Amino acid sequence: MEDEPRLTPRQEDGPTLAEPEPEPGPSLTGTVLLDRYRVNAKIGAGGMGTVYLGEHTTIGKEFAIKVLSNEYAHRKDLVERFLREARAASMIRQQNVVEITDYGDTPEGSVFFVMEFLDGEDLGALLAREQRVPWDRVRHLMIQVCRALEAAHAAGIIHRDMKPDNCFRIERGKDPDFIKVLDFGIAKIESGEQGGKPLTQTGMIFGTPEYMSPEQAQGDKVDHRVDIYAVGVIMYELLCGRPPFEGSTFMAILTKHMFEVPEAPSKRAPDAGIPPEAEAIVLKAMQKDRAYRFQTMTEMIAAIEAVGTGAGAVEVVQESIARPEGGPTGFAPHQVGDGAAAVGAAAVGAGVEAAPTQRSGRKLIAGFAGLALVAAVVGYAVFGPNSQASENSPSDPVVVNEPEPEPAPEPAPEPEPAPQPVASDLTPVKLEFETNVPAQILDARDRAIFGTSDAPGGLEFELSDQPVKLILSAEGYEELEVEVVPNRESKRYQYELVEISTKPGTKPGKRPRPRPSAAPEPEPEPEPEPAASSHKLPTKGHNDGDLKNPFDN
Ligand SMILES: Nc1ncnc2c1ncn2[C@@H]1O[C@H](COP(=O)(O)OP(=O)(O)OP(=O)(O)O)[C@@H](O)[C@H]1O
Repeated sequence: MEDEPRLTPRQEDGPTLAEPEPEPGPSLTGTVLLDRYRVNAKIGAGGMGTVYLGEHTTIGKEFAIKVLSNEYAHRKDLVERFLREARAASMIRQQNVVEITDYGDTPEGSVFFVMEFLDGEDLGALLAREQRVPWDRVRHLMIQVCRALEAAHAAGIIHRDMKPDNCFRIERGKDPDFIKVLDFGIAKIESGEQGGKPLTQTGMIFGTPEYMSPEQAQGDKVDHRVDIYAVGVIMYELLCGRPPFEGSTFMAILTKHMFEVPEAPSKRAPDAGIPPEAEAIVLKAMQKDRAYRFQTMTEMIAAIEAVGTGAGAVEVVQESIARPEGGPTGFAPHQVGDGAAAVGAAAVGAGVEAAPTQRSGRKLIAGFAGLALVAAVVGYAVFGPNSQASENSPSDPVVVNEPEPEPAPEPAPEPEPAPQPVASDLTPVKLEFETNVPAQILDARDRAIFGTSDAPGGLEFELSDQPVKLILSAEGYEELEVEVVPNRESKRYQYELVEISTKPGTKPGKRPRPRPSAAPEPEPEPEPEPAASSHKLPTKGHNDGDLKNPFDN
């Protein structure tokens, strides 16, 4: 039986336990939902809502309660997407998948679902603390992740947003590394229909760029092998300490997923003692052509289990990833797909890489960047008159028309300029940040990194009148929370960070990660624009379901 969880929101630095933080703003804390779940404390917040620690009023058992933000409660599509997370997870029923047990409406008219409370940390936090993880431990962690996904795939569910932050490590019995996979918020239910409506549309770009397969990056039709690719990336990151492909823009990262061969883990981390068989597993899972990857999670589990048994390494196909001088039409959509041996190339000009070691991780722009990449690479007018993208607001999920088959590419003699997406409300703008010390610019909601203040030319944001809350962070300086309004090109913001001489808990080299607790209290803001409160919604999912009851299996 699982150990009784303690009342302990997690902290950024790991599974250290602490009293719940006081919660800023309106809160559900203290209320009782469905006459049976008392909301005790806020655990953390994500793009769509807030997760609370709750307790069943009769039996006293603790639960995590995820509540959709009130501001999205009137959006039917977002309510559906939110409940789809509950439905997808509850359909799987496997011990390594977070258990969802109930759902309902809040007194304010929003929705919530109830899940098992996980007292532990996600693998992002583990990595941030340990820097990298030895193979034996990776093996144990990843077999469980694979088993969770094996069960999901068997139930016809593709996760599509696998990353360390969605793999939770808890203590169960004698196992301190028991895994729970969560966040099925953009899962695709492959049965194809829920309530008569198809749940997904092809041509959508979503996910988190560091873990995104080439076919996802180009908006191609995806299948369960995107999860296999993402698990390969997670394994790579755990073993080496950093993901294989990084960049300061989504475009840069996605382009690498499509066109760059990952550096061998043993080369990236020569002193990590990575067994050659483990390295082959990582590289096989990450093959550009999904036909060369493990075809099922079951196969991948078998390969992981076989490491060290003398079974030999799995085969990794040397893919030909040409980068001819050709223009943007040099990439044909069918080239990353079943049986395609060569990945075409393109002059994907956009996406300046200012600081290749940073994690971008911001899903809001991922949709746009991926879209732009599709536009640039595939060379289609993705914002044509029939495109839904042209009608959507900037905060809507980005939907592009599915690319039509294109003839195989000929290396073009003359490089062509990449076509520019034309939808004005999806145009990126650059904001410049002038700070007294080089600072990281983080998303205040989840601490995902936008870039650094010294990025040449500034940082790219999606054009919008809505303020975006940011945190400026520099080693040895107080964090500064500010708001910017990316409503026009080349705005410049100046900030002064205040030095701290002795700040306990500041760890050199620690990577910012989404953290469970609330953002720091806002400090006085030098932001010149008028403040506003709304946050934008990450574009990692879309309205593609018609879910009323997540437990109506
Ligand atoms: N069942 C759970 N038990 C304990 N903590 C949880 C549970 N589910 C989520 N959390 C934590 O609550 C916080 C917010 O979770 P949530 O899923 O809303 O955000 P996210 O995954 O960071 O964002 P997004 O939904 O935009 O991907 C995260 O730190 C997450 O680890």
